[in-house]
Amino acid sequence: MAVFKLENVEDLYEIGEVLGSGHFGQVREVRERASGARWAGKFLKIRRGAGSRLGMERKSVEREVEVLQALQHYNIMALRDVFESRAEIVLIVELISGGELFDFIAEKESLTETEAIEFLKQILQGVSYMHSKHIGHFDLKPENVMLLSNTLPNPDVKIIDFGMAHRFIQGEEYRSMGGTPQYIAPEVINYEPLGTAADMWSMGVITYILLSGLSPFQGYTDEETLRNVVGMVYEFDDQHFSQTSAMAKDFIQKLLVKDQKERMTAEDCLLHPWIKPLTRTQIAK
Ligand SMILES: COc1cc(-c2ccc3ncc(-c4cccc([C@@H](O)NCCN(C)C)c4)n3n2)ccc1O
Repeated sequence: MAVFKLENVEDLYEIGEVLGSGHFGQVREVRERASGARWAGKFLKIRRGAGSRLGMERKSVEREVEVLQALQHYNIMALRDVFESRAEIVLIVELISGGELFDFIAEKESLTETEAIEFLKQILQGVSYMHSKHIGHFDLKPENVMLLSNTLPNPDVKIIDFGMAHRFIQGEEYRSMGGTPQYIAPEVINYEPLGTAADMWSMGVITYILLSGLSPFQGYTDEETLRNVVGMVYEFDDQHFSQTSAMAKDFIQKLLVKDQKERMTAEDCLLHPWIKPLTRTQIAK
C-alpha cells in the first residue's frame, strides 16, 4: 500500500478558494507557505470501512497517484505532492489558470482549422507521451483539457483528471465501463478488452466538436448516445461542415473507426497531413 505524507497539509500550504468540484473531489487553490508559490489541491474524501459508500476507494486514489508519478510532460498536469490524513488524501498539482477548453469552445462556438490544430497538436503530444508509457487516460474530453493561457494562436494545453486512467501491464487484459457517453469508444460500451486506442476515439470526437461545436453522437438520452456510438451514427452535415477541409474530415474519419486496431495512434495523428503539412521539399518530390 502506498504511503503518502502524513504531515498536516495545512502546515505547508495555505488552503484557498474552491476552484471547482465534481466526481473527482474538490479542487482548491493552495499557496505554499515556504515559497509563496500557488498550486492546486485536489481534496479527496476516502472511504472508511468496507460498508461505506461515501468517498473514494483508497486503492483508486493510489492508482491515480501512481499514474501521475509516472508522467512528466509539459502537456500533462504535474503532480507535486500527496498528503493523507485519517479521512482525506490531498493531491498537490500545478495550478492551471486559463480555464477549460470546453468553456473556451463554448464562447467561440467553433474554431478555425488552424486554431483547432494548435490545440490538437498539444493534446496529441501529451497523449502520445502517455501512451508511450502504456497509460490510457480513458476520460479524454474538452472538460479535461485545461488552458494555462487562453491566448491564441499558442494556447498552453494541460491534460487533467487521471481518475479513470490505467497503466497497462504486459499480457494483462483491461475492461472498463467508465467514461462519458459522448466520448467513449464502441469497445468500452461493448465491454471488450481495452487499449490506448480508446483514447484515440475520444480524440476523434474532440476534433469533431472543435470544428463544429456539435457532438457527433450526442442523443437525447445517454442510452441513445451509446446506441449512436455503437452504430457509428454520425455525419458531417453541410450546415456545420460545408467549409471544412477534406483533410480535416479524413483526420476525424481515421479516428472514428470501430476496429480499434485500425484506428490512428497519437503518433499517426501527429504525422497526418492535416496536422503536419508536407514541407516544400516533400511537395517538390
Ligand atoms: C488531480 O486531478 C485533478 C486536477 C484538476 C485540476 C488541476 C489543476 C487545476 N488548476 C485549476 C483547476 C480548476 C479550475 C477550475 C475548475 C476546475 C474543475 O472544477 N474543473 C476541471 C475539469 N473538470 C471537468 C474535471 C479545476 N485545476 N484542476 C481537476 C480535476 C482533477 O481530477
